Amino acid sequence: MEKKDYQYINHINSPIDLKAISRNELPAVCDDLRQFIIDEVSKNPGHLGSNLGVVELTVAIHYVFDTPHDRIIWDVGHQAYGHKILTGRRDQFYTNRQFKGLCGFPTPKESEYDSFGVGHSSTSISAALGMSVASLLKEEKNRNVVAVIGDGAMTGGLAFEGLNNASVNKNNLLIILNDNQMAIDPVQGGFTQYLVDITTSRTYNKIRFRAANLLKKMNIITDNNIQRITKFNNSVKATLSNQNNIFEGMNIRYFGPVDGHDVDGLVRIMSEIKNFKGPKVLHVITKKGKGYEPAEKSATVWHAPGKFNVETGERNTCVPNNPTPPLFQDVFGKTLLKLALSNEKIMGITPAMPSGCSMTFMQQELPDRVFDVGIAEGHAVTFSAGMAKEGLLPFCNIYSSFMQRAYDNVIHDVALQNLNVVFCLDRAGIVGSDGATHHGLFDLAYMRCIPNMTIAAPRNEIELRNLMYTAQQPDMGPFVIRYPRGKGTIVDWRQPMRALEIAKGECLKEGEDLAILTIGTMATNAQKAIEQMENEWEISVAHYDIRFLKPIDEAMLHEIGKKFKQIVTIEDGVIQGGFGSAVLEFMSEHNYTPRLKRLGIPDSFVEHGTPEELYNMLGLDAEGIAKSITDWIGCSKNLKHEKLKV
Ligand SMILES: Cc1ncc(C[n+]2csc(CCOP(=O)(O)OP(=O)(O)O)c2C)c(N)n1
Ligand SMILES: CC(=O)[C@@H](O)[C@H](O)COP(=O)(O)O
Ligand SMILES: [Mg+2]
Repeated sequence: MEKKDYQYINHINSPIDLKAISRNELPAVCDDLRQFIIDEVSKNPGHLGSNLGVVELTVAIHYVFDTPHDRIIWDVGHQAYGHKILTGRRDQFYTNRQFKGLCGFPTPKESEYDSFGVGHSSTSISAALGMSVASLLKEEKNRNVVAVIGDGAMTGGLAFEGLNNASVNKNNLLIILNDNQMAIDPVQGGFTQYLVDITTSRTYNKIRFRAANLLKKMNIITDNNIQRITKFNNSVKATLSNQNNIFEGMNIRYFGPVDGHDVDGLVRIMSEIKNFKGPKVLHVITKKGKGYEPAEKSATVWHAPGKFNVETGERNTCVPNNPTPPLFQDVFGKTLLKLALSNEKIMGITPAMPSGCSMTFMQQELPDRVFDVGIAEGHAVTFSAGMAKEGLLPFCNIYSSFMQRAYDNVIHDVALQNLNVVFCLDRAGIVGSDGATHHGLFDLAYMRCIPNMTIAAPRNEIELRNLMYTAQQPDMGPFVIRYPRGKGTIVDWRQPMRALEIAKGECLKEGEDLAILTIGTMATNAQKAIEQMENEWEISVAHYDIRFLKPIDEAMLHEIGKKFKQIVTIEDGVIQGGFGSAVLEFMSEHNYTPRLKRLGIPDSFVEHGTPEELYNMLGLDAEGIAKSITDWIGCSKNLKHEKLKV
């Protein structure tokens, strides 16, 4: 890594001591940090816009608060690069999001400065509240707890659950609301409108603020009468402004909005309010991508831009470790639009990921039939259920790992009522650099046990289109289609679509000695492994694509159970309760007694890296599959061409 001399970001392998730097040098610290982040992310892809937007906020927080004693929880955590760089990880930062390198999100395993593990949105207030209440119960006198949450994350219901509870629990939580009017795409919903319209006048806030300090000094305001003062505040505010502030309406003191790029102003207000008792919100206004013009101009694209040229702002969208635009997503988006144009019942639902899942094609052509509901997966599912109850056909696209947030909504609001909702689980399987919080590895297991569900996984883009076409047939009930990021394999995918027979798999290759059963895109790796095995050994391998996990192709499994004594299942999902478990259960319940090996994700979390590195580590690439199988059936390397002991 070439070493530029960033005057202030030059601390080696230790946290920078910001308090040793004079306050009037903090803007220069921010300049250095901002440039360091731009330079690093230009070479090593990651999240850019959100990190540039919180540079001043990050410096001010670490200047005012005594971290790691004071706890800082970054909501989602995609904006915590500055936090990591300032807290001793400057020199490893070039490994960010890489295999065995730094995680792209705060994680306590990595540093004591990372107070809580994040990655999924809207958790910071709840977690911080828990820590603040704990601190008071443990009678820790001087521990501050701070939640930094974006306006996008605030559209998640969990954030409001935390707010609601903060207002009644004894705590001294500080919530810093980073308002940049962006999620990945523009933020949607009434709350963001509220933030825009918030009528708190600066004048009112200054008067109230100075009065509070004066009354505190005169010992008129004490902790136990603060509630009454806050209520008094609210009545004053209510008369001064034509609406009550939602936070103060819940007895959470509100400060702001303040300029989130004025580091000195941020230091001043944080220093003044940090020791105020009770929950408080500091509303800061920032610009996503601040300080780098291409990112300021196009915040969605520069949320995670891939590699780019710092001088020209030109993004490299086709270099090896920055994959070309994911093809499965293009096929989903274009097929959804095609189906919607001929079926007026089809609606598109996305919880704040229209660009990520490529619902943008339908959004542009049929804007009245696409709903970005905010970062609200549970609501997205139950909203879809309501639509389905009224005879519409929602295609609800949710990343597999984010769908975990809406599990009861699927059971209680969709499956129990057997409603026609098509769940498109994007990012299923290993996603890569986002790591453990984002891999879509649990959906086969967590969906399989729910009654009424149809669950399918396409092995390629043509299959994806046919499954989407099948799912829109009448009275299909809840239909799940799970597919990975990218994995483009078929160039001429625009074949005529056809309805597939439910619970019908496909034999891709006949064989005699061994049957390999795959689901979804694991078929590709299996096919390569079979070629390798058959070239190296005198072995005849059959390959079946099960296509439907539920209902499963029982006729096919009977045929396989009767014919084969060696069966291998392969899935890019957890082995516990997944596809292999379904086959194991079937064989046992029908008294077939094959040797059966399940290949998939073991009972542990998978960290970050490229998909190739991770599949290799897991033994799920072609070489790993071939080795696992030949070891299992007793081939030994030095006995080439030996007839297998079968
Ligand atoms: C449960 C969940 N859903 C969706 C996402 C994907 N996601 C990551 S960041 C983001 C937008 C966050 O917006 P905001 O909180 O305003 O932060 P900003 O990027 O503006 O700094 C989304 C939707 C996620 N991480 N977790
Ligand atoms: C931080 C976060 O959760 C999102 O930005 C996520 O990283 C998007 O993943 P994709 O890049 O696969 O859309
Ligand atoms: Mg935002």
